[in-house]
Amino acid sequence: MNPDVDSAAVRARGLTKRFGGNTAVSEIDLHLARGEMLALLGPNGAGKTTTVEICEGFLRPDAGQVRVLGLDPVDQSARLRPRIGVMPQGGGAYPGVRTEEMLRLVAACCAEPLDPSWLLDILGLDGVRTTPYKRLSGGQQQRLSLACALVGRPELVFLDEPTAGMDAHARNLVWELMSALRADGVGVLLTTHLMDEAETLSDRVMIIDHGRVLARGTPEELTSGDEEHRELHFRSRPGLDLEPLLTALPEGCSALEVRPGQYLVRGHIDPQTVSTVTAWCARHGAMADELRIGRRSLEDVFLELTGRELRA
Ligand SMILES: Nc1ncnc2c1ncn2[C@@H]1O[C@H](COP(=O)(O)OP(=O)(O)OP(=O)(O)O)[C@@H](O)[C@H]1O
Repeated sequence: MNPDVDSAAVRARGLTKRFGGNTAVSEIDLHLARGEMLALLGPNGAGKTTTVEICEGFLRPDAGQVRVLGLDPVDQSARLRPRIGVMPQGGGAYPGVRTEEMLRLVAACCAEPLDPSWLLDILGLDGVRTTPYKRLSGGQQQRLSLACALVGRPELVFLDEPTAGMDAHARNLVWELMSALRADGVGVLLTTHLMDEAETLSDRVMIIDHGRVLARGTPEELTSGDEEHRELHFRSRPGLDLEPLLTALPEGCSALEVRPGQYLVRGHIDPQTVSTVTAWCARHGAMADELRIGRRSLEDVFLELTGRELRA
């Protein structure tokens, strides 16, 4: 593969990585175009970080091939490193280093760095320029880590749970920046546990578990369903008797009061089903408020594929 003509940001085939007897990643294929954002989703221990660390060149796969910007991330790391940005999980810096000092240190290693002052400003870190790393809040440490990943004008960034622990303001700010990066043609490989982050920002999503890919596609492709996979939501008086409704609904439908006064019908939702639900409400002298028919959310798809039990 000629690095100058390879248009992919990341191209991987059959990636496999074992730690002792544990297969963390098994035959994963991955393709990320330049200027595209791909979200890797999976429960704890699914193999997301291992996959990303292979692409970053920090781990060598036991089997499979990976090219990042057309280069082998381990054997050609010296050529690759200046062209990528890495924001690892949990950041990491010398505890005594000050915010601006840290960013300038990283910038000094880059050929054509962005202006550190500008980056600190747009990431809302202007007021903590001289604060030591250990005194920054978790969200500020995350933003500094993001600034360090971006200061070298990377063609591709790896963001491992970039908004974990951030408040809503900081998260929105980072989301805007991530969208701007993508619009500027920067490839983004994102790992996240936040379904709304993946659904709103990414072009494509890959759901992995036990080291294997369970599903891939655009958020729309993964969440759009036929009539069998729609949901009907409405609000009404709490405690309505669902038994007669269940009997009247087509086979395979479920009806739940998910919270007091909030009802959810799942299954075959067609005009007849809607009419059955509203007739049932009328029989109870109840109003079906805020009646809404929609697709499954990405979270529903994720939980369906990976199960609902808590992982260690
Ligand atoms: N350096 C390592 N040595 C041994 N086992 C490891 C190592 N790194 C990861 N693993 C194991 O590989 C599996 C996948 O871990 P990985 O960190 O890739 O998952 P993840 O999807 O990123 O999880 P999380 O969402 O919790 O960050 C887990 O079983 C983990 O315990």
